[in-house]
Amino acid sequence: MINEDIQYEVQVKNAYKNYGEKNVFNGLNMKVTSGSIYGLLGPSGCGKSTLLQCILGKMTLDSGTIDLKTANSKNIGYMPQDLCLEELLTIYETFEYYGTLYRMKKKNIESKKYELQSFLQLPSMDCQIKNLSGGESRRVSLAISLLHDPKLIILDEPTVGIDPVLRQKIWIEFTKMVVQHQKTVIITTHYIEEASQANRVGLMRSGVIIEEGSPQDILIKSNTQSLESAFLILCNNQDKNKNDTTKYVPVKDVPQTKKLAQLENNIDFQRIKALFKKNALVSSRDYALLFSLIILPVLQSFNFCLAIGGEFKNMPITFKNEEVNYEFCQNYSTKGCIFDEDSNETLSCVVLDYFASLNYKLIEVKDREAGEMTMNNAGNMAFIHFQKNYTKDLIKYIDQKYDEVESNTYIHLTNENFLYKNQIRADVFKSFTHLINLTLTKCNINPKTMHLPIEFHTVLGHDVKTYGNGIVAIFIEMGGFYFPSVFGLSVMSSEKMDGVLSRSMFAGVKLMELLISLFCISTVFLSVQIVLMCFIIYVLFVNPIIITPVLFLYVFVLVLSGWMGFLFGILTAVISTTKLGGTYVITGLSLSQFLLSGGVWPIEGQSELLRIVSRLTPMGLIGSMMTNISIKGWSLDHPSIIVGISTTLFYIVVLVLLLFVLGKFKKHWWVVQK
Ligand SMILES: Nc1ncnc2c1ncn2[C@@H]1O[C@H](COP(=O)(O)OP(=O)(O)OP(=O)(O)O)[C@@H](O)[C@H]1O
Repeated sequence: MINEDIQYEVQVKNAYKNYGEKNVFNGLNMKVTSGSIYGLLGPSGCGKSTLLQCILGKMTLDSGTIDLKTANSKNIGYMPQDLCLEELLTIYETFEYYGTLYRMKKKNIESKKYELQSFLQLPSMDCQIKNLSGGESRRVSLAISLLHDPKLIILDEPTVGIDPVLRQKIWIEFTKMVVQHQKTVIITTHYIEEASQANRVGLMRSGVIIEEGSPQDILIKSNTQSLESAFLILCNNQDKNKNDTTKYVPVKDVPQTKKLAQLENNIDFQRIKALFKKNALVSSRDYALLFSLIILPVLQSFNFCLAIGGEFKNMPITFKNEEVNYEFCQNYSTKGCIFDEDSNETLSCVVLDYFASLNYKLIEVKDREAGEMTMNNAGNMAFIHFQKNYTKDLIKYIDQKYDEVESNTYIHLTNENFLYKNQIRADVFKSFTHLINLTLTKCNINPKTMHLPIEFHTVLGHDVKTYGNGIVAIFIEMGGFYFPSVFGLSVMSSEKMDGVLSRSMFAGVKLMELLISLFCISTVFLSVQIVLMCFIIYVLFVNPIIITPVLFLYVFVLVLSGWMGFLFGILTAVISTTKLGGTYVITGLSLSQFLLSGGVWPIEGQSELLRIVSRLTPMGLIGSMMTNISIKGWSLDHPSIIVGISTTLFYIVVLVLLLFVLGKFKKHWWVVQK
């Protein structure tokens, strides 16, 4: 007989759902009476959690309908099977966060806190969730689902890991809630016997509810003493009458489930504030993240300034001077003019003295053969051989009697490192210039007469003295892009993979609100990072920068780069299926960008096609803009700065649009439903 007066809180009719070729529901029907406890039982993997998620609207049916009496998600409390809580928050902060999302007043949160703490025997409210035992954290999760006093409470295995005494207490409390406050509770559990305290149980197997009714009715019907035995009997009966329910059934009907109304559809400042507070607390307690965002940029700045672009010092150079031995050279100084009759100079000593002053480590060898052998020694960069007539021949050369010059100075260089070789070559030429300047000045002859008729004038970047000075802006830009992308990836991946976002969204959070809150925190970290890096690089290590009124442009493009990095990190988190996968993508792409950006080797040295790509990478584009602003003093009146800023803004718009489209059409990429 059908009782027309029964009010159903949840009614599932003829539900079908497939995961690929696998039918999880095969025409499933379920009725949950208002003001009752419904125990959903079934073997592991039969689809209980999937059914709860379909009831909550987190997943859709392929066919069939689900009617909910409760129209608003505000009136539903849900405890997922996984924890889905921020492990770095304390219990109280978690209460505060969800309480704020549910628009509870502070004093309500306080009173609920005491009530739930005593009912669920929660540990101290100041404990961080990560320090709780498995059972304790599940009780906190249960408390969160009851916090806002919902009418319909849906709990996925709430009593796992909880001792029998407390389990009993929880069931008594549920019964009280149902009787005194007309709540409806749906519970899945593996402890079949505890479900005997429910008003109604549903036994789920092979995609259908094989029996539904009060525990007493089921026991009577199966003529047995325990629900467990009843379940076994019902399973056997189902197997006997099997009409191959496990076979894949393609779905024809369109689902008709009514969507639960969300708390509000508008962006809400209160929720953004709650998200900001929660994520700021979590980030400030995540020491690995703090290390990456604050300490690492500082360390890298020191590393850069101390390690990149300096002159190579203390490089060993062997030599053989056939004119005199080195001891003689150490006390040597030039006396008069080399063209004087009585001149007795040893100019090889001037060259050696000059090399010593440039911080080369000079090592004398016994002969030329031994010197050439030293080229095989690890670390030995050059061997210089001065012939016996070095000074005499040099004087003839300076006197422009080129035909009479009989011997050369031999310099053997190692080619293992191009930069070492270039430095030694440049220093050899410098030593020669020094020698000529010194000797001709002593003879009252203008040294310019011996020099090539070329003069070099530096027009821009007077203060750039080392290679590092020239690429420092690219290095800062690299940090400006990379570290915010690490933040975006790390925080968004945790929200997504740990199910925190899924739980927050059920409490009303919108993706846009989460992004705004993360964007604000990222900007705070970015500002700290910029200040620290610029202080170390430009103040402590005095790298050159032109202080002009348009220097704000430098900071502006750096901030744009940070925002781009942040959006890129978020995008990577959205499209990645694991946290580690996302980390590989960010690190790999950032490294590639750095290689192409001109920070390792100038872009001009690349092939023509690659040059186009390199100039368009964020690090290449913004790095070169920052170099031009800081070293050449370019401002907005320079076309390349306008093009650079416009392209950067274009990238940011593209990233925002991409995220928007993914948020609209690929929501399941953002949120792993738990
Ligand atoms: N996203 C998914 N893609 C493919 N298959 C899935 C997915 N989620 C669940 N399944 C499969 O659907 C079936 C039902 O899963 P569900 O988690 O609903 O079972 P359950 O009854 O809650 O299990 P348990 O009691 O162990 O938690 C399982 O066989 C599972 O492997």
